Amino acid sequence: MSRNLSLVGRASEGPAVRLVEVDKWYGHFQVLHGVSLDVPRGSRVVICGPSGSGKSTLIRCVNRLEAHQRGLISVNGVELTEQTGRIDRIRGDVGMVFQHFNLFPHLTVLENCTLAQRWVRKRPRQEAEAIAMAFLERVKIPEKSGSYPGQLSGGQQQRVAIARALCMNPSIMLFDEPTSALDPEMVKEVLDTMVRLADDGMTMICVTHEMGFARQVASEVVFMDEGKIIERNAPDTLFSSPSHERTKRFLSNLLH
Ligand SMILES: Nc1ncnc2c1ncn2[C@@H]1O[C@H](COP(=O)(O)OP(=O)(O)OP(=O)(O)O)[C@@H](O)[C@H]1O
Repeated sequence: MSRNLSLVGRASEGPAVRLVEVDKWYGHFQVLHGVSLDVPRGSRVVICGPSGSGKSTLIRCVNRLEAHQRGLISVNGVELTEQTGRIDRIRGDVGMVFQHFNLFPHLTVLENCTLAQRWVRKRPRQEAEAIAMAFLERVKIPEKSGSYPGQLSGGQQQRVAIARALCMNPSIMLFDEPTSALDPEMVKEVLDTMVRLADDGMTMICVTHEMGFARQVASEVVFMDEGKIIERNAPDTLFSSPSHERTKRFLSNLLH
């Protein structure tokens, strides 16, 4: 595999992502309460929990789409602060895939996958296109490189969004409910792509309620409620014997 296509996290000391006692407010509303979490390099952490429990906010804080107000967040050993230079560096290290794909509708699939490479990574067009095609092949959709997002199914658009993120060579991938906007028949193709990424050793934090996926790839499942991490464990342990009553109720609705 060439250097540009490497998916394995870069070497540095400590966990890929660390949160220590993180608090976040939206105005007067406290959305995260003392959240602490270590995500080791190469691990796959699945975050689940009821609507409004702060799952999206937590991962949006990791790539600084949202700012936290108290506590510490570090990515690859670099603390997230107000200093823009550091934040740019972190954005480059962290890829994000959203529920609603967020592709540019007026650009082709190939252009969607080369835009940030050219403007942020300053790669020449030919190199950016070669990298984009390699990742479109990896997500099994190279034949759509000339299509516009509106001509693709939801599952295909989400696979393009994953390829687009990978083109930036992130060492960590964040997924925010990547399958929840998809028709059921398209969920599998996206989950299969994510399973392959996990098999390649990518560090992943996934907000999802796809418990089959969690069981298959997660190193740890984290259960959140009301802005707190209520409990966390290996998927089989958490699913078979949740220790908290709220986790029990949530999982029994989800798994049955
Ligand atoms: N930009 C914002 N301004 C104010 N409040 C917000 C904002 N974003 C989220 N919230 C509130 O913060 C809380 C947590 O939202 P968040 O989206 O992180 O939860 P979630 O667990 O991801 O929910 P869901 O599963 O429904 O996506 C909710 O009460 C939400 O209404």
